[in-house]
Amino acid sequence: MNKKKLILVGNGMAGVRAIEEVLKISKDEFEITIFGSEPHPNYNRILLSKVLQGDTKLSDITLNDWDWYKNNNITLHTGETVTNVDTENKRVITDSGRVEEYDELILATGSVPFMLPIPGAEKEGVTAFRDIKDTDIMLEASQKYKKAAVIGGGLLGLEAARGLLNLGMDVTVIHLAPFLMERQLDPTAGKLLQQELEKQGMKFLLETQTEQFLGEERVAGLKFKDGTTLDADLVVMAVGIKPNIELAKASNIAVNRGIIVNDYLQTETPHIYSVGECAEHRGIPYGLVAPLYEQAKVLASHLCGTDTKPYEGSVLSTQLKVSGVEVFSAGDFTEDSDKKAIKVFDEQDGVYKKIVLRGSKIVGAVLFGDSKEGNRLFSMIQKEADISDTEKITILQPIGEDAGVSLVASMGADEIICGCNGVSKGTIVEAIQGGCTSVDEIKACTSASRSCGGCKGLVGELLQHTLGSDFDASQQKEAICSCTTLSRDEVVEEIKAKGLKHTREVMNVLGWKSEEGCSKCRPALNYYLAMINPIEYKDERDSRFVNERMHANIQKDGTYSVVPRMYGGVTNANDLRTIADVVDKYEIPLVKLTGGQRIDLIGVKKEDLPKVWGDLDMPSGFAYGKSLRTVKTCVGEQFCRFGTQDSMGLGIRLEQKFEGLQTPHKVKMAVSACPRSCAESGFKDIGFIGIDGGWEIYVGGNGGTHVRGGDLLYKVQTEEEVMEVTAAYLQYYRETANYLERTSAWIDRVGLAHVQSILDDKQKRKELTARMEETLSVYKDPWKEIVESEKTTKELFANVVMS
Ligand SMILES: Cc1cc2nc3c(=O)[nH]c(=O)nc-3n(C[C@H](O)[C@H](O)[C@H](O)COP(=O)(O)OP(=O)(O)OC[C@H]3O[C@@H](n4cnc5c(N)ncnc54)[C@H](O)[C@@H]3O)c2cc1C
Ligand SMILES: NC(=O)c1ccc[n+]([C@@H]2O[C@H](COP(=O)([O-])OP(=O)(O)OC[C@H]3O[C@@H](n4cnc5c(N)ncnc54)[C@H](O)[C@@H]3O)[C@@H](O)[C@H]2O)c1
Ligand code: SF4
Ligand code: FES
Repeated sequence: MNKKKLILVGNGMAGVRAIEEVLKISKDEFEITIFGSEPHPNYNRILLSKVLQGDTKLSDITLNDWDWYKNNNITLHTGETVTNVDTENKRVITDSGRVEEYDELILATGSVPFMLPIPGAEKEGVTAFRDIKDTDIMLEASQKYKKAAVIGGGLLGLEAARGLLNLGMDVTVIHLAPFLMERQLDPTAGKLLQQELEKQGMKFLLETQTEQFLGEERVAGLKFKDGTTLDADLVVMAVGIKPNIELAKASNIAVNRGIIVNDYLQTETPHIYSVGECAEHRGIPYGLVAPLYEQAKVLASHLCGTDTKPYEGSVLSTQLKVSGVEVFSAGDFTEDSDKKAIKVFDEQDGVYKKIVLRGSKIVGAVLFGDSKEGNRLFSMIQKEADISDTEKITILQPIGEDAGVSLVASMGADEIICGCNGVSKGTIVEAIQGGCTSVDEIKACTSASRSCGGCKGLVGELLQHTLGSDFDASQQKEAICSCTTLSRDEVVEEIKAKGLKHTREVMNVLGWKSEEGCSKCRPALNYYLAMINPIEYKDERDSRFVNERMHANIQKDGTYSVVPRMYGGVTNANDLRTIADVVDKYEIPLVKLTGGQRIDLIGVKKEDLPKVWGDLDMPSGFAYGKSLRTVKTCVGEQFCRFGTQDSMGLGIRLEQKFEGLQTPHKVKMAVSACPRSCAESGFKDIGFIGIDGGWEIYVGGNGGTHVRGGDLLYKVQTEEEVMEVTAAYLQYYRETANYLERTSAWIDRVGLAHVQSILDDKQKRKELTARMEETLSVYKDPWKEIVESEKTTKELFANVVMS
């Protein structure tokens, strides 16, 4: 039988999902051809925000790689735009002149960003935020420029602004409405959101209309309607999107705001369908993936002739992807004479919750500061659940926590866990009972967590809850990079089992897809190999990131910064004199105190590095490394009247013991001699607080982008116990964390109780400390090693003459 020819125009999230759904029903019914204007295989557009915010790499957001198309016999034409559909002869024509016939055609051309039609919008440095190209423009601009303006305080604008802040830019959001995200929030939630984002460093100009882009070739600023101006060397326009109907219009396919479709996604032209943001269903073009994926499913069933319910429209829910901010909104949350709201507002903790009822039916909700109940409320809204008077009172209380059970445990089987993909708790439980044992396997099996990733935590909890004692946190599988399908744990196990000794050997033996590996796996393998074989493994310098290769942090202008070790933040006149002499001799332009209580010499020329290290004759402070950075201390009992312990003494001892230790990511410690915690022990990877008769040990704290207070691991009595617990804890982190996973993320993933159960086991603790001792026994100061080795100096610093 001849296969029917199915053409998809638009290689994006909705169109390719429709093809995936078709393939699930029938692998052989169609000969499939896909055209995409972008030069990439289908990628997760949603995660561009996470790429900009530094949480994900561009290389990690591919949804369907080139092999997927090949393996499914799909002909893919990337970088090729369909310019016309000849509906009479049933063929499409592309910008390269290609002509292809179809039996069935899907238009999934997505949206185009709305660009304000005001003078100067074409200037260099003005960009939308829609695709990889736009993301690259922003990433590049942040390297050279400082001031960014984002026009539009909606979901996209705020996620862009957070990303640009993370990239070190000074960011102002210009917004037309009197409060942020006015399409998703009410004024109270909008204002709370603004306050939170202001705390994070974002600036806002509300009720402000942009009238002109200033500057010559490149944008230099904005002029507003009230005559005021703002300097900006990068402007991101995020003022909404419009369905991309250009092709449909040019081909006489009926359009309104979007391409008009019925409940089976059929356009008004026979054999032509439309799905995704370009489609207008019952007057609505949707702009979030959940409804688009529902459409894709119905379309696929219809195309394959299987029974399907019609697509009848969707209720929407949204969540902002900005770390440290919990915002949720769903359904119709506006208040009018027809609807009534119940609100809870805890001003002290910044938590605001509102549900909106029509009669006794729940139709909308807004949550700020605590969105854990979002899924439950969304399910109720979708069902227009009827709630009684008693339920009204408790509806905004977290049911799970009050009853002492986890939230997932309290959810019903039909409640949705993954909003983007419409996956219920029941479906995930079935997948787990069918053999899935990790979040990644559940993703592959049910699509839950495959889009925005916001439900990953809940999926993990459900996994833990369903598997009970069979759950193994360390077994959560995620491939370490796109060069392999193996997870970190599998790679580590294989290295141990096969006795692999070099990164190339690992790649070769474990069947890496790319011979050279990539910038993600090479440093990771180098770390895992050293962690497993601390004595024999010879560090592969070329596999390291530039700062670690050079043992100094590269600066914007190509010079380096040098931070000598200063144990416990304590120094003396001799060391300060030496530093001063080095600064003079090498004309180092800036000397700066760091937050970790040390001295940073900034602006050292590359060729001066070994000479500066030699003259300083101080150990490396590893300010560049994935290793122990600093141990910050307060003055403690020797000088402070509140001190109950010797914080400086313990800090120095810890730093001397663990200096140079290679860890999956940087590790910072702090020691305070009383609960006032002047050294900020609560926000360090490991923090120690002196109490009467001992020490409290806090772990998993972080004061960076993802602020997290430390969890109390143990209270101990002696310094010896502090040293032992620290060694065992750090070694367990070294052995089980993913490379580049901070302790804060690791502890969230594996759980504090799990780590405590390992350290409580005397035998395991002993083994961990023994492996730590072995690792520490081979440490050599890298600066000294380089200075003493003419060969390494030559390799790293060609043309340097040591004198
Ligand atoms: C930064 C960002 C963050 C987002 N975050 C979220 C989120 O958290 N949650 C959420 O639900 N949604 C989010 N969205 C929206 C979500 O990404 C979109 O709803 C989704 O990608 C739409 O899918 P689509 O297939 O309709 O369109 P697209 O993904 O845009 O795909 C359309 C594709 O068709 C191509 N194309 C267009 N015309 C032609 C032609 N004539 N010939 C060939 N190819 C053509 C385009 O180049 C494009 O690649 C976000 C969007 C962005 C930009
Ligand atoms: N987390 C998420 O779910 C997420 C994240 C990013 C993007 N998206 C989706 O991507 C699409 C685009 O997002 P968006 O935020 O651009 O669209 P949007 O329409 O939701 O918001 C645009 C915002 O820009 C403001 N605005 C309009 N004109 C303006 C002007 N001249 N000056 C200043 N402000 C102006 C509007 O008041 C509005 O709040 C939407 O469909 C959105 O749902 C979703
Ligand atoms: S933490 Fe306590 S002991 Fe240390 S300096 Fe502060 S007040 Fe003094
Ligand atoms: S909620 Fe977005 S991927 Fe699950």
